[in-house]
Amino acid sequence: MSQQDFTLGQRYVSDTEPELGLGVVLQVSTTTAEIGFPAAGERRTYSIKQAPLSRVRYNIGEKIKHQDGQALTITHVMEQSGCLLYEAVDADDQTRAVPEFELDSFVQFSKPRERLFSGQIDKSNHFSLRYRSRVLRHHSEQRSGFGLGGARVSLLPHQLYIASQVASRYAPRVLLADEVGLGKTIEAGLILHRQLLTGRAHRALVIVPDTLMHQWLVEMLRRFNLSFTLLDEARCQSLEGKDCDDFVDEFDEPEDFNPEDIINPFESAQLVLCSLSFITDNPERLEQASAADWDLLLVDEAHHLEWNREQASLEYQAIEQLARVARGLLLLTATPEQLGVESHFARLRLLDPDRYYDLEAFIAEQKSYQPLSELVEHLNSVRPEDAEVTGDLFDAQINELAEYLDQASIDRALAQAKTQSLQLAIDQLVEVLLDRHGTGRVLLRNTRHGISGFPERILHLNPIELADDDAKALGQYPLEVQLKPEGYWAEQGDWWLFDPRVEWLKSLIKAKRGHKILVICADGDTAQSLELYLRLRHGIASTVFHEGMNLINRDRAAAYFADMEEGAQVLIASEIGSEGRNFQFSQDLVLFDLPLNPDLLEQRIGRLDRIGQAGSVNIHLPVYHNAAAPQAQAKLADWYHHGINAFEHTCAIGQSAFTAFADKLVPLLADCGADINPLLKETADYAQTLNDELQAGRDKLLELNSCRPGPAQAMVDALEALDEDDTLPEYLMRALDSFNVDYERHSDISWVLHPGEHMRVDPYPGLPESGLTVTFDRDVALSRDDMSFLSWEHPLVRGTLELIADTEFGNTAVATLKLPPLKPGTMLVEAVYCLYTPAPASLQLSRYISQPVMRVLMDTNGKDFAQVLGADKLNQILQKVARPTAQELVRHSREQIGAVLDNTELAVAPLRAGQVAEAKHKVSEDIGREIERLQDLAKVNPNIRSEEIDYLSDRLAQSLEYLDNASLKLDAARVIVAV
Ligand SMILES: Nc1ncnc2c1ncn2[C@@H]1O[C@H](COP(=O)(O)OP(=O)(O)OP(=O)(O)O)[C@@H](O)[C@H]1O
Repeated sequence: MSQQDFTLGQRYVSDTEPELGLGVVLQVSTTTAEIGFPAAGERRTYSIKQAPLSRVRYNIGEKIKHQDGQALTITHVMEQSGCLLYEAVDADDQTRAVPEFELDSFVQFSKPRERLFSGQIDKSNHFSLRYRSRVLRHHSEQRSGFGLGGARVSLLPHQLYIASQVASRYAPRVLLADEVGLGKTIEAGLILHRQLLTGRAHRALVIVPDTLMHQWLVEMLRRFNLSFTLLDEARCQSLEGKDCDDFVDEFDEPEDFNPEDIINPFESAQLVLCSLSFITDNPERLEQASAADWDLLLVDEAHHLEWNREQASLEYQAIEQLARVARGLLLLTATPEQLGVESHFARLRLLDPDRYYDLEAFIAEQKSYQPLSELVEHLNSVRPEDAEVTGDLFDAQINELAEYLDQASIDRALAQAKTQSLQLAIDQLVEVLLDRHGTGRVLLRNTRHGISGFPERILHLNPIELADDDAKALGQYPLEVQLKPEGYWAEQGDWWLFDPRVEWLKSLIKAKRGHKILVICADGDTAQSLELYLRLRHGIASTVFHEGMNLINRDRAAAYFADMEEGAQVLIASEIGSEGRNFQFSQDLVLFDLPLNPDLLEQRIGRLDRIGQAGSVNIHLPVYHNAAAPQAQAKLADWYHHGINAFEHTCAIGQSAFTAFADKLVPLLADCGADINPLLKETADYAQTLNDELQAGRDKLLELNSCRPGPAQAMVDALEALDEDDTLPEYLMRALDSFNVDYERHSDISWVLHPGEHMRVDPYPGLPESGLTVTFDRDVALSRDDMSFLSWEHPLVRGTLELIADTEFGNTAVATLKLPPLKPGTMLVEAVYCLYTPAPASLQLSRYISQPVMRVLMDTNGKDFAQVLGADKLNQILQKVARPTAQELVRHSREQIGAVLDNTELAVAPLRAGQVAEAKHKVSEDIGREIERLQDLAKVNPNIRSEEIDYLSDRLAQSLEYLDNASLKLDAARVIVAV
């Protein structure tokens, strides 16, 4: 600022460090002034010539605070020896004299009016950026795909549909049961991401098998920018301070001990990840986890939660305990019936104990879906393609509908079909039917049947001739040994030297040089000895993966296998070790043995047959062959292949078929020599019937409910259009420039960002000290792990929007304008108002406010130019003004500016009522419709939880109340003078 006459006791505010509060002149020399900032406990010495300080001078009518805390209103201002003496009145109208040095120092000039009049004037382009940030943030949060588009994933309709359906619910409780490898982890991540971004959830606990901890940690960070805290015993102890030597001493004295001093490690972070065994092996940790507050509990590979009428497994009990306290629950499993229908039912009961209380009723209900599915099919078949067509439904359809819907709903649909659109009426009828009947709300399952682009699965059966003696001898062993015959060979010495499968495997690996091969066997011990032998004896680049290894070593092994240049050719994994893992870069799977469980078989094949698999999946299966004594492995392979076709296709009926035929199958397998052919025929017929039934009944309904192609594709289209839009790079460039963040543009779609030397804030949100390489292109992000995918949902972008819109950045400015119709000297004030609704984020009230940012551009006569001179157009023609000139200008025209600002407030005030009324109407319609729907549904479908309805009613009441309290606040003011 220009040179001032500093006098002891005068009050100033720092232009560059306004957060120091009100400063007071402590010492003045001929060249410098020392200013104390009592609120911050700081002192600064400035050169008198160039001090970045603004004199604080209050006017009559303004509110001030005395240092003793008393609030006052100024009635008179006098100047004595260079210092101001205010005369002011308190709330009781008592007059008091306040010398300026007695003013409260804790004043923060953050409101635009205060900042403007105390000389805190920002750059004009920062004002523009602020306005734009507010508008863009509003647009981004209003999009229906908000929270789904920012993840580093391909936009797949079936995943987006499920995620948007589930994430829009309050505290969703669902079983995500897509077939193996269709992306349940991604769906869960999308749901969590959307719930977090929209404020519906804040805290989440993810529980996974040991083997998947690291994969989840990495996937959540890499794909969703969600940073989880991984809890194991060591980490918990460290959080509790138990790893410090002094811990014991600290609590030596009983009187020192206060239970509240104990930290609950599960409360140390918002997003926590731990393994299932961690909480089942440590009851006190389970208690701590249950004592913490969770909006969402996610359990991966939930088929491990075994339950039957006699006994619930430890795993089931632990999750049951947590499921009672967590509001939302997502269970993930591709094979919900792997442990039988009882466990499946029990898991549904975890989700909704009121609905699933009777196993028998549940089993009966499962069978009754066919007529409903037929009706839905029937309606879809008469649905015209053209939305313009109106007409009647046939009597037959109306009669069928009457079985499921009340007369009022049917009449509504008939009227709509006749007057509006037959297509629309049928769409809505189908939606209501799916909504009201079936397990649709709790169980969501996409199958490969409904999704294209999956690889072919090719079975390569490799008969291995077994000597008669061995064949007969092996046939005498229990079935378990026959299916895992290394136990038999072990009796002769090192089993791998005798078992002919090993020699076969070695040859296959050599023949497939250059191809990655995943070998899965049942036991960890078998995996280890096999790998050791192949690596040490035959120089095969291999690695091993089993449940006995610690997490780090498992992840190392998986990474070594995944390394395309120098990695292992072969990974030998045990059953448990390989579950849930992503190995789709390999096209060759060796089943070293066969599990006696179709779902386990599907889990094995699913390691390769997953989204992202670019080639065909070759399944290599060695089976002992001996014509005289047919072997168990060979018979089981036949049953899987010819009985239920489980190798070459995912097999939805595998578990049911196994349950139905286990009594016949198991003795036949065990009996060396018994003929399996009649059972193959019987199983195949059964499988055919069951598949047909499922396709017509439950599975069809599930499929229709889990992905409605039209809306799902519309979501993809909208998100793709957003990806194409170049508003984000253009906006970000301006923002980064304004904050002095360094960036280099590699190309239009990828940049390298670095913290700049003179950044306005340090650290910059979402920008690591080491910098960040970013891309705006989804495809590039998908193929380049080293680049961050920048979208409106990325922490750096959201952080930038917050940094600008939630601080005083750019909330005051002065500029000049040359526009011939305006006479030089004409003054305009551009005022931006925001409809401010201080409500919890979870209510998402901004979604209902169509125009929360209002802009007025007013001259001293009260004429508003906002329409004629839009924000963008105005920004292009404004000229910047040097700060001292701007401060001078504001000082001189303070009264005039104040009066125009008052007028802008009067001009926008009536808009508040309109905005609030519109928002209240929308929120009542939106939530009211949902309440009505749920109440309707509850009459026919016990899937609806009463808390869901209560929650919505409460949410509606709260939303209306908060909207009533919404107020318009001046967000930024710019003074513009025509020249
Ligand atoms: N939308 C997507 N974009 C990119 N990759 C995806 C997408 N969906 C899934 N994938 C990839 O496909 C693989 C399978 O996904 P995911 O692990 O989520 O499947 P899953 O259904 O949980 O599998 P499993 O049944 O084995 O547990 C993973 O490698 C995942 O990263």
